[in-house]
Amino acid sequence: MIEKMKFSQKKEAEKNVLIIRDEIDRVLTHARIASDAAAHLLAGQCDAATQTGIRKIVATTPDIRTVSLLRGNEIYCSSVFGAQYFRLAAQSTPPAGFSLMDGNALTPYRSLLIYHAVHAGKSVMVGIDGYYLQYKLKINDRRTDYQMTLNGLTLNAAGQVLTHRDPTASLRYFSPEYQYQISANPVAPVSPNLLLKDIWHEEKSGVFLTFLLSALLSTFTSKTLSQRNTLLFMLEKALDKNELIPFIQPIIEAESGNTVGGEVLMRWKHPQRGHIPPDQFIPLAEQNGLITRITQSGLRHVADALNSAGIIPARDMTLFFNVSAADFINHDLLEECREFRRKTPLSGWQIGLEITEREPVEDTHVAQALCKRLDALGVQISIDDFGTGNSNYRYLMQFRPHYIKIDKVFTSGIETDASKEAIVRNIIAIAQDMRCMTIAEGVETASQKEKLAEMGATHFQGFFFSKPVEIATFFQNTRNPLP
Ligand SMILES: Nc1nc2c(ncn2[C@@H]2O[C@H](COP(=O)(O)O[C@H]3[C@@H](O)[C@H](n4cnc5c(=O)[nH]c(N)nc54)O[C@@H]3COP(=O)(O)O)[C@@H](O)[C@H]2O)c(=O)[nH]1
Repeated sequence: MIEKMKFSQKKEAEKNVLIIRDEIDRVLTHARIASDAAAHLLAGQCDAATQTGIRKIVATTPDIRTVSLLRGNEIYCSSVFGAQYFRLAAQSTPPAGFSLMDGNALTPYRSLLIYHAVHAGKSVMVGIDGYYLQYKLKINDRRTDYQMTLNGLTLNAAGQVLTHRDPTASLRYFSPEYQYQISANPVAPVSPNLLLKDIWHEEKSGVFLTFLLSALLSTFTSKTLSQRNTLLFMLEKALDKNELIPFIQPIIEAESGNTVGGEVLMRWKHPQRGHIPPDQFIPLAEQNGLITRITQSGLRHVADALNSAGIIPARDMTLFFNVSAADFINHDLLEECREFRRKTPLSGWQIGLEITEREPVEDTHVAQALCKRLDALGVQISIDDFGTGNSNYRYLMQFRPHYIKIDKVFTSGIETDASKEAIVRNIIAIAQDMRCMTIAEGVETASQKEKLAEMGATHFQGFFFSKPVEIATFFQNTRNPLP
């Protein structure tokens, strides 16, 4: 049980470190943006226009507290004090780049982060309130302390700037963008053994201890038993044992009627409980940090199956894997796709990724860099459930997809429902303008297929063609393509 607690603590810390790093990267980028915006103001004096200019930058750039203009080590214009002059002691003038500080003249006891950008004898200094960074480090995790270390100084979640960092940190991650590190320091997990030992030392004898021990033991026993029965616990075990199996549902090209790909959909058959539907275990995995393991399991399983079957398909086939927001917080997905490519050197198999909107994928630097690299690897992007969420249009700009999927809520009843028809016409028009293909999913009847073809959908998926099938059956059909 203690091992399990430690494991889940570590997993949570790993996830949180990446979230904090992304958020702090974003704050630091705001400092750079503010500094770039102020650079042209260095050309003039500290007149009313310049003062308005720097105050406007502070007011409109998130996280920024001050912007100052310097000549050497003399501040001659600042968003706080206007055209007053301050000479900084040489040793307290921050070096170029980012620095952590304990405080400044304005708020001596409040940490802050300075970005100092030098431009030929003059410079821009941007101040970020340490509170914003401290707030990011205070992520809701009672079992782990997080710290940020930059140029030998460490900021903790209490807002203190320390000259040393915690040597017990179990995890350290560098920002790929900036020169700082986030570390995670576990706070000792509550162990039942230690708890009982403590109690024993306090109350060596007596009826009270006997009652307390039995109460604690029964609580732990019943908690452990109920935990063993939860779906989450079972899912972790199923992933450890590789019990989740990918099925593939064919995707049909409208023009030729050929199978040109498939969507990989995970299936879980529990030895005692039988089939557990993805609608139950996928959201659970997304909420509990297990979804990346499911993505990984799908990619590895299919790559291994392709590798051992050695099939060259009759035509190019794209296999679409569902990915979630958590797959975009680091570059593990890229590594998995590269590994897929290494395992399947046979031509004809392409990777597609279906991005859903159940949890929004943030448009972070990491996500942007990941998309660029996936694109360079030839991975195709498909936006799933299009038209059902709030961020569809943002997703179109963010991901520049190759495919847009028309959700099955629009497909069902398309022949008779005028509003669904109008929405689908709109989606297809957007897709055509953006040079994307459209996959209409949930096609169950010939009349739906005909209507969608007449409206310009380029691909179909649905029970009318085939239910999701075992990998071997799908491969068989790619050798002898479905009509
Ligand atoms: N992040 C991940 N999500 C996954 C993964 N595997 C599955 N999922 C998601 O779970 C949801 C439910 O999936 P499933 O029960 O497999 O249902 C899929 C199809 O079976 C179903 N479908 C397909 N055709 C029809 C049809 O004609 N009628 C009908 N009633 N249902 C049909 O639709 C589901 C596919 O939907 P979508 O993904 O939106 O294309 C589902 O959201 C899966 O995405 C996983 O590995 N990772």
